[in-house]
Formats: sequence, C-alpha cells, structure tokens
Amino acid sequence: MPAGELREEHARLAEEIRGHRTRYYQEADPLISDAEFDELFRRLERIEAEHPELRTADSPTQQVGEGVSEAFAPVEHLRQMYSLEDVFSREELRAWHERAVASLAELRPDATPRWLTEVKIDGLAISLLYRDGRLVRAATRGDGHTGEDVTHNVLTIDDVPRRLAGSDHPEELEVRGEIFMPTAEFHAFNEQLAAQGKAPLANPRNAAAGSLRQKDPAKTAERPLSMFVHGVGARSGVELTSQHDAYDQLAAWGLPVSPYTRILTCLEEIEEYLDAHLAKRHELVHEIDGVVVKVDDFDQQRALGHTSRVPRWAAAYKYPPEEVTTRLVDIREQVGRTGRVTPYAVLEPVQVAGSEVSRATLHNQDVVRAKNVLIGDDVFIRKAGDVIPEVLGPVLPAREGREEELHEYVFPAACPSCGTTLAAAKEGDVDRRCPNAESCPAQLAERLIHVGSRGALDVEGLGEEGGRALTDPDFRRPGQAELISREAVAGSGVEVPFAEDSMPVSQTPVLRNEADLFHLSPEDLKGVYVWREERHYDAATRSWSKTGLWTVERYFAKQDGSPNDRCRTLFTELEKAKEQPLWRVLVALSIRHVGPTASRALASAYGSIERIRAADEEELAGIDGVGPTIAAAVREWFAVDWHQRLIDRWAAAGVRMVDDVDESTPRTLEGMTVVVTGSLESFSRDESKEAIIARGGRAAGSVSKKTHYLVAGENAGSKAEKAESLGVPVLDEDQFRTLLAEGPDGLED
Ligand SMILES: NC(=O)c1ccc[n+]([C@@H]2O[C@H](COP(=O)([O-])OP(=O)(O)OC[C@H]3O[C@@H](n4cnc5c(N)ncnc54)[C@H](O)[C@@H]3O)[C@@H](O)[C@H]2O)c1
Ligand SMILES: [Zn+2]
Repeated sequence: MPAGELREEHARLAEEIRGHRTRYYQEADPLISDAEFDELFRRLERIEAEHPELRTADSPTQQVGEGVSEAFAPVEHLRQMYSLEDVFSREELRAWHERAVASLAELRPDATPRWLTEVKIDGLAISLLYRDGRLVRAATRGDGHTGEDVTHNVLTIDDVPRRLAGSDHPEELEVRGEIFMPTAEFHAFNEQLAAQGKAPLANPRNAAAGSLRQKDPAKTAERPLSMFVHGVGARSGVELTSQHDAYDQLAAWGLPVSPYTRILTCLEEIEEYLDAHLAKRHELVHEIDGVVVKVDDFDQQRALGHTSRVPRWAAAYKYPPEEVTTRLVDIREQVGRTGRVTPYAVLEPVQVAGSEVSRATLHNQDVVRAKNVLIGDDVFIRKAGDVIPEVLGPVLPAREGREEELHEYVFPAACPSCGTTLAAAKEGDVDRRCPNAESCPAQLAERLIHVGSRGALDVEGLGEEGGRALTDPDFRRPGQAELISREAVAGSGVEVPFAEDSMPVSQTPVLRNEADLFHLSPEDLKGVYVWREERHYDAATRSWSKTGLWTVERYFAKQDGSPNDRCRTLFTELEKAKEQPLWRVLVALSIRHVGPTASRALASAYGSIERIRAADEEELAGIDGVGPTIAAAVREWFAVDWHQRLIDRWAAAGVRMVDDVDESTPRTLEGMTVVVTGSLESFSRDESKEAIIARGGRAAGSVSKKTHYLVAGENAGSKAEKAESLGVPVLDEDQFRTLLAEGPDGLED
C-alpha cells in the first residue's frame, strides 16, 4: 500500500476505534463484539509495527482507552492505571513468557520469577482511595491519568468497605479492582426486568458498567454489584513486596480478594490453569474473558516497567470469544419428531467459542419477534461453552442504507415438509405443530433416525442420511451429484453407453410410515440416491471414471447387480435389531415421555407388548418408574390406529415383542399382580421383580384394588397399611418364596 493510503487507513482505523471505545466505556452499549473490536485494534497495531512513524502518542495503541464523560467530575489518579497486553494464542503466551524470562534474566540475574495467575474478570476497573483507612474517593479508569468520580455510587456496593478492618492502615492507599455483576445475580436481575416488561441487560459486563454510571446512586444501589481487588496503586506508610503479599494485606483489611488466584512456577502450570479455568468458565461467581498472568514480585515488576498503555510484567490471555456478529442469511423451519415446527437462523458461518456456527434455533415465532431481527440483518450471536448457539439481536446501526435487503420473517401457515395446515397442540400454545404425524416426511424421517439411534434399536445405516433417504428419494449424500437422465444425454449429441441396469431415481418415498421398515428389501432401495453408486462418463476418452463429465448411476455397484456394502449393512443391521430386547423396541416407538427409563420399567413389569397394550391407565401408573403422565401417554399412543398397525407389522416381520422367559421356570404367577415393598433378605429390588416377571406375573410399584399380593420386607411403611385397608393379602419373605415356587395354591396350606 502506498504511504499516503496507509496513513489514511491508519487514521480511519484509529477514529473507528475511538468511536467504539466511547460507546463501550461511556455508554455501555457497544456496536460490535469484543472479538471484532480486538481485531480492529490488532490491525492498527500491525500497521504501526510496519510503520513505527504512525505510532504517535495520540494513537489508540498508546492510550488507555476509556476517556471521561461530562456526567461525572474528573479525578486525577495518584498513580496511572493501565490496561493489559492481550495475547490470543498459546504461541503468543509462550512468546510473552519467554520475553519476560529473558528480560528478567538480564535485569535481575538472581531472580527466579514466580507467576501470579488470576482470572480476568469481565467487569470494569475501579480505583479506591483510602486515607488512614477511610474510603475517600472511588474513580473509574478513564484514560489512565484522569478518571471519573463515582464515589457515591461505589458507596452503595456492600463488598467495598468504607473503613478498612484491622490496624496499621497506610496514610494513603490506592486499591485497584474490578466491579462486576455476579452471573447468578445478573440472571435474577434480568428476570426481574423481564417481569416488569423492561428490556434485559445485554451481558454482565455492560450491566456492571451501566449500573456504576448511574447519575442517581439510589439506582446503583438497586443493582447487585460486587468487587474483587487486583492491584495496588500509590501507597505511603506500608511496605508491600509482591502482588500476593499485597492481596494478603488487603484481605486482612477486609477487602474482597478473588478466590481463583494461584502462584505458579512455570509455563506448563500456567497452561494447565488456562485449561482448567476455560473448562469451568461458566461455573465461577462471575463471567471471565480470559486469564491474567502477572510477575508476582514487585521489584521484578518495577524492573520490567510499563509502556504508556500496559505493564510489561503482565499479560491477559483471552479465551476464544463467545460473542460475535454475523449475517442472518435466512430463517427456515425444522419439523421435529413430534411435529413441532421450529424456526432456525441460517447464519453466514462464523467461529464462536472455538467452533464454527452456521445455524441457531429461534424456538418459535414469539422468540423471533422478541429478538427483533430481520432476515438480512447483522446479528450478535453467542455460544457459551457447550451450550447451543443463540441469536441475541440485531446490530441496529448496521441496517443503515441496507433497508432494501432486509425483510420481516413470516411464520408459515403450512408444514414446510408436507403442506398440512399447522395448528397449536392446545389452546394458548405458542408452538405450532404439523398434525400429519403418520406420514409427514420430516416427522417420519426424525422418527426413523430415532429408531436407528444408539438408545433405541441401534441400527447402523439408519442415521441422519438413511432416515432422510427413506422418506425423500431425492435426498443426496454430501457430494453426491445429480443423476443425468438418458433424455438429457440424448439431447446433447454425446453418446453415453448407459449400463443395462442403470435406472431412474424413484419419485416416491420408500416409506410412508415406519410400519414397513422391517419389510423392506434391497430391491426397494434401487431408486434411492443414497444407496446408489455413481459412475461418470468421460465423453472425450470414452471411458468411465470417478470424476468424468456425465454422472450416470447404476443402482448397485457390484457388476452382478447385487447390493453394495452400504445397502448390505443396513439390512444386516435391521435383522440384528429384530433381536433387541423389548425395552429398546419401546424406546423406538417414539411414545411421548417414554425414554429408556420408563421403557425398562414397562418392559420389566409386563414382559411383552401385548400385555402393555392390554393394561389400563391406572395399572400402568402404578408401575415403579412410570407414573400418571407416562401412563396417560402410553394409553394415548395405543389409541391411535396406525400405531397399532405399526406394532402388528413389526411383530409380523419378526421384531421381538416379548422378552425372553426362562422356559424352565414354572409360570406360577400367570395373571397375578404382585407388589414388593421394603427390603428382603435374599432378593434385591430388581431380583424380586425379575422373579415375579419370570413366572408370568406383573411387578407393580404401588398397591391398588387390582394387586393380588403385597410382599412386605423390612421397613415396609405405608404400602402395607394401604394393602390391609384394601383387603390385599400381605406376605412375608418366606411366603413370597412359597408363592414363587407353587403359586397361590401353595399359600393355602
Ligand atoms: N465492543 C466494543 O466496542 C469495545 C470497545 C472497547 C473495548 N472493548 C473491549 O474491552 C477490552 C479492552 O479494554 P481494556 O483496555 O479495559 O483492556 P482489557 O479488558 O483487555 O484488560 C484490562 C483490564 O482488565 C481488567 N481486569 C480484569 N481482571 C483483572 C485481573 N485479574 N487483573 C488485572 N486486571 C484485570 C482491569 O480492569 C484492566 O483494566 C477488550 O476486551 C475489548 O474487546 C470492546
Ligand atoms: Zn408435515
């Protein structure tokens, strides 16, 4: 770049950065994410590294950027307040560490540096001035020399002592720290705002900054603010030898010291600290945006000194940003397993918290409205750790001049998958559902994927791709090209020798509901993209290849026309799935509320699908691990015709609907319901249940009129009383053993 242009670029960047700093510090209402701000700042630093003549004293890189607003009286700090040098990667941290060690080796040859490692609190800097133990002034950082007088506001914060505890207070002492809003308090406060119909605060940092800058201290007093100290400025009448020595002393005087600080001896330990705190980043009292590493010893700190903006004895390692901005390209809808239609944001792919994000759920139409986003907007998005990414809201100023490209999202009236009119499940529900549960391709695909999942029948080949392909023959594997038809080839004048068995893609879905899943044969998959192989014809060389111009497909790869491996796998796996135990079949049925736990409970209580189908709601509700909600859902499910057909079809195909019973065990309890309560000597809870089921009985969890026997062990409790009041016979362990061995007849003697 020519020097003139570079100078202009530098001036433009500097101006932009100053603008963002003002909005961030004085108005607590930033226009861009911190990550983007940091990027601008780094660009300016890079330009200056190449052209040091541009690094003038008024460049943002040379100044602590906060500035002071008119709203507060200016205050001169006794000692300058600094910012911190940021490092954004392990390499940068290692380089910083190496430099510091090398400099110290030269400046203080006898010293062994120790590293005080702290979390970087996402709040705002404060300087507290104590005279003879009394708080006389509190000021923001400002430009580092002059801050703003916020004494009245700071006095409302409980963590900040007005008088120091203990004795031997210095004549004068500047304490530096960070004011923050604890994460829990932040969420509680936002809920309170929401309940009052007010806009929530964007994040704990802006919340703290905004709260401290209230003109009316009474307003600040309403905000839950806290503080931790992280340094000392000017002092007289006290001898402090190191950072940690200072913290000990400040703690003794009643000042709040961070519990997360450690003293470490080498880079390796520092990196461990980084990882450990990144992993529990959201479990701390407050939000953090990184870790600060400081040379502990004050004499060594003095030797290393400062630049005009940052100390050379400290570095802030910034964690990957959790908040960035990107373009909201579109809003589309997803139809879930239960027919719920949820809008989601299609985003221009962007890195957040170390992973790429290109989609984010928007939950429902009310949420889209509340977020006030338009399709085409630039939006703030957040991804905190493992939490799913979230669209926070639009970058309003970025709309300027782009109004034409923006438009409002309209929630569809019909299912995007099958066209059925959407409806609320019950009155007042925000969510809309597609009522075409049986054969809506999207719902069916989700159910099939669920059937194939690990927790259900565990079918390799019936995952995302398989599930979609069975419901949409046009669905293609990533990279799978579209088939070119004979007609298209014919019209092109190129002669392609189509293989005899090459055939068109089928136009109709393989499955209309899951009833026929286990009746499929490889033949049925001939027309489906996902199970076909591709061959390409290169007209120039008249040969087949993997990459040629014409994509011509044959239905299976093998020369003899037999299924390819992908197809074989699916069918071997489906065969295997038929042998899965009953509880897994129950999971696979997608009955509301019936996950693995309820399925196991049902399977062990009844042992067969027929008996579950026959059980009434009250009886089901009595099973341990079932309860009324699940019982109602089970009854509801069986009341649907096509569900009944589905079970019959699966059973006819050989899916096991009955758990193995040991044939050698006599069926002494056929038709009996037995409840076991309290602890038995020679049976565990599961063993007593299994013993009942193995003999054809039902092991229920609670006593009702339908209970045939209650077995009461040690500490039987209220069930025994209930049984007596209902006239249900109560057995002890010996009698239980007799019952198991001989059935009810045995008890009569
Ligand atoms: N989004 C925007 O428009 C915008 C504008 C300006 C600044 N910013 C953001 O603000 C930050 C830059 O501000 P900065 O100059 O205050 O630098 P900084 O936040 O990177 O680091 C310096 C500050 O960290 C604080 N701090 C927290 N924990 C600390 C600890 N344990 N020890 C010492 N200090 C600790 C101190 O207040 C100190 O002044 C960056 O994250 C930047 O992205 C954003
Ligand atoms: Zn539908």
